[in-house]
Amino acid sequence: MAGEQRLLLENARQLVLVCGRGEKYLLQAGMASLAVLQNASLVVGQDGYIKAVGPADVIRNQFSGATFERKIDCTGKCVLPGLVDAHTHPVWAGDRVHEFAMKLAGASYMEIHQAGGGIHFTVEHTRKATEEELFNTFKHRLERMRRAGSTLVECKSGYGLNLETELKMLRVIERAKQSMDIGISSTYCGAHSVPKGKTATEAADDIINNHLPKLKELKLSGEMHVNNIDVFCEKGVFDLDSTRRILQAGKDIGLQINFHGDELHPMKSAELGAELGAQAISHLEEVSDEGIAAIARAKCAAVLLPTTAYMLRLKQPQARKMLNEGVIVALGSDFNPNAYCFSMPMVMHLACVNMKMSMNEALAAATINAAYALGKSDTHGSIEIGKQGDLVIVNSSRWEHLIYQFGGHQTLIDYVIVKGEVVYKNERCGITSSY
Ligand SMILES: N=CN[C@@H](CCC(=O)O)C(=O)O
Ligand SMILES: [Zn+2]
Repeated sequence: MAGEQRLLLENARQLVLVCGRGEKYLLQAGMASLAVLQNASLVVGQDGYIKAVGPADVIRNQFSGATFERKIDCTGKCVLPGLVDAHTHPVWAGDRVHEFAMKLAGASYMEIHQAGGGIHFTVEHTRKATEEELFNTFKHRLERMRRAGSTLVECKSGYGLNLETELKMLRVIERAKQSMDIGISSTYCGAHSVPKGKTATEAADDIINNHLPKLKELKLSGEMHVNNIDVFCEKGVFDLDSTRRILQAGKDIGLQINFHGDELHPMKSAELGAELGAQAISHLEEVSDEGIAAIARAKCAAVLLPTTAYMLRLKQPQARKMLNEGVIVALGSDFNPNAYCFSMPMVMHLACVNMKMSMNEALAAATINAAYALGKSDTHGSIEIGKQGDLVIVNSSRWEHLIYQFGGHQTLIDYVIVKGEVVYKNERCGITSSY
């Protein structure tokens, strides 16, 4: 093949496709054994999409007449699809390191929340912050996520609760979507907490009558393209009935349902999500057996968040039972002021150790299944011809080192690539060493 291509990755020791037959998601058996090529190469075209992937000698012959804007020698290294982080709260002001100390001393998440801290603390600071301040910290956080291998990230609003601040957060997310080389799926999460002075019913009414119509108007005018709607369905936050009303109203204006459920108490959130046709539900530490069966049937992804269960010392979500029952299991970092972790490699490690997933399962959950949770597995989450050229190059002999070396991703990751463009190159690149 002749002509100019954007990128050639040559001679990778392992090239982890994850899947190769256009699967939208992987279930238990598919997750257990991933598609991996040895001594392989890959080509990304000028449009940023993958043009070819296969054995190094085959690709060399196929592209003998082509030129490349950039070639990277991957000898001895592994290439993986860009990681997908299916759940983050990355736009906020005011950290909560003091609450971390309180939690270590024995306070629970809900005790702090009910005393006016937690989400309320972050709301107070986020309301006061300027759009510019929020954008600058958000941008920095996205860069840190990217350095840890994430190339597609779900980003929620939810620290405004009033229309003005929710819109401010969503504008910040929209600006990053337009200006940064990272995939973003944006989520309106105005029902993240019941604002002080309102009941859950009043807050739900405000969202349905004021917030959502404004989002619809901004969508029609082309100013803002929000992808998902979220509610924190939890005892003392939004009950099942308010959750149902908000999610249905969001769905009615074209948003994908992707919400927090069954985290601290069994709420029948999973059953509700299945009934409403939710794309994904996050947390599920307290999901019922019926809820697991319902989301398996409904093909609603379970986004499990190992950092939260670890940080708050919660019961671990039943990943094994979910996998056995045919649930589409995905992973997210849940980056937020309560769980300050940007790193999907660390999330995968925690999922393996604490939720008893295998490394293959964790990688599938952090790539193709996380992309499915965002409705983006047609273009993201695996290395296949026609998908976006989002890739991670790891300097190790086997890809599993990315999970095995807990906290080692900063040294292991050589390059992060989005649409065939290098968006991060490790300073240490070029120095040969074996890890
Ligand atoms: N549980 C609700 N929301 C977040 C926490 C947000 C916060 O505490 O600021 C979560 O997913 O863990
Ligand atoms: Zn969350």
